[in-house]
Amino acid sequence: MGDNAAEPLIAHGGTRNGYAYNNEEEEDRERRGSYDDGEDHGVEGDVDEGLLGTPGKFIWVLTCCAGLSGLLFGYDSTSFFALLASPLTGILADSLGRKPVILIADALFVLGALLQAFTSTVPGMIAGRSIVGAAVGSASFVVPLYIGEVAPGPFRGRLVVVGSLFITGGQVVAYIIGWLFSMELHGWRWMVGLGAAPAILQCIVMWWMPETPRWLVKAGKKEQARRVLNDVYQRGSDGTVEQSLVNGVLRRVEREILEEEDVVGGLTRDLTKTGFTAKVNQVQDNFAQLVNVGGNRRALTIACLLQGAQQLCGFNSLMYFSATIFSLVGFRSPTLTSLSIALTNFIFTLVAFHYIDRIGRRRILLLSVPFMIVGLALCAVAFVFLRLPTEADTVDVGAGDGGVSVVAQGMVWPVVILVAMVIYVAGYAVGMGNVPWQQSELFPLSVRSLGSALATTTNWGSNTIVGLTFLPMMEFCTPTGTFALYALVCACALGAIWRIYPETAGLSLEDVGGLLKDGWGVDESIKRSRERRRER
Ligand SMILES: O[C@H]1[C@H](O)[C@@H](O)[C@H](O)[C@@H](O)[C@H]1O
Repeated sequence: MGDNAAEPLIAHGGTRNGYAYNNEEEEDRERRGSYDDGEDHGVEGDVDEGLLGTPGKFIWVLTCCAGLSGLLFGYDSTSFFALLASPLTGILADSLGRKPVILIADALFVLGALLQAFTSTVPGMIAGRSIVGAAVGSASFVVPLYIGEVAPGPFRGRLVVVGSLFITGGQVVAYIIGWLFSMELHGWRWMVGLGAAPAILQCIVMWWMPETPRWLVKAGKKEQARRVLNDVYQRGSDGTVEQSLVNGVLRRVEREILEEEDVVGGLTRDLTKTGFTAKVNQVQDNFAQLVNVGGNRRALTIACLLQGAQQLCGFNSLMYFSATIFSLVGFRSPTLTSLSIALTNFIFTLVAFHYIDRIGRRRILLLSVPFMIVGLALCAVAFVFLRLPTEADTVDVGAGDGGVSVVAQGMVWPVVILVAMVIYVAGYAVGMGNVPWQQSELFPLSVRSLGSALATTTNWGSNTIVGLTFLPMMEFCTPTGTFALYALVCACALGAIWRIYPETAGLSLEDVGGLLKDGWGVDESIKRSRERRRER
């Protein structure tokens, strides 16, 4: 831990449990705005990040450097090991910081990709896949957390969606590369080996990127946090820094830490303590705080629910098996038809990027999930009218992409299925595909990393279930039953979102944490978010 660790967080206050506290005199002076040290201390409500107008160059560069991991998420999907890795790295991101976990994930990506490319044995291949899976699990939770903790409130939504753009873009690239290399015998070695390239690039660029200011304050490194915030809140080409914003954010984070202390009754979470037992105790404290404190438990419930719904709605069965489905219903070029699914996903994630901070996370979900239900229902109906090939009536027209098994029947229902899937994917990409990754904003700082990691575990767990059950379900429940079940999952998710998902757009990270303290806070959140957005 750095030498600033013991520095009081608020210069005029005392200390409690290792953190500085803001005494009454300080609060009073803040209220009256009567400091005479020349620094802009401001008061709680005056931090209007909308002053910034647009995100600065620094934050864009940082977001893109961090988002690079998303390319690998799309490129390599290995859900089971991702599921094991996320809780572990959730703990690491608290003790080491967010940035080191991104670098650890990169190292794992490179190792796993190269192992797969060079191995000639099955165990070698399995080990390579598992390592890449662990890397995906770590990166998938820490990247949105990292971006979310640096981003100014008004742009947090869209900056986090940049991560999803890298993921969905990576999936498009993976389809194209897979298709090109499938024509060559040793192509697969290049394909898996190429996974190392973005990770190496990210390792290099992340070197220049800072730790998040929130983690730095929590670790007692306030001056470093101030320097990062100076970069984040730089305005215009002359490099003017909005000092009131920098001070306001620092104060809000400190206040949040103190409030959390009060809630847990002085539970010590001193990051400077070392030693295995101390670390284990911290993790236990953190976990207890996550599940015992009402607001944290509610945040965890919402985050896990959304991540579970994102996967159990069956989207990745399209990602994994769309070529199989399209060939089954009679398309002559299933790989290209599948590419249209991946492209739709990418293009509509761009729509989310544009709207997520403007119309809000809750509203974007409530508007888009009905499209998913319509798409799935249409698919379920179309399969009723479609006669799928059996061994007896299949006309085998050769192997490969151009030579699929087709049944002599009209193309109307297959086209209806394609259109229905595009509607479903578009609805998914606008809301369900990316809003769950905004999860870290729901948690207060003390449990943000662990909470996000557990929600990510729910995502990969559900992803594994869908991957394992899709084909058996298609066989035993029929395609109609399968798609109807996914539609039902979406309908349940829609109801739950309506009841418990708060509107977080435009609010600062610290405000969102406070919303869930006394209940689901849906009405209050809608009101506050609307006010915040109207102010701009
Ligand atoms: O946010 C991503 C994205 O929507 C991907 O397309 C999907 O494959 C992932 O499972 C999901 O987590």
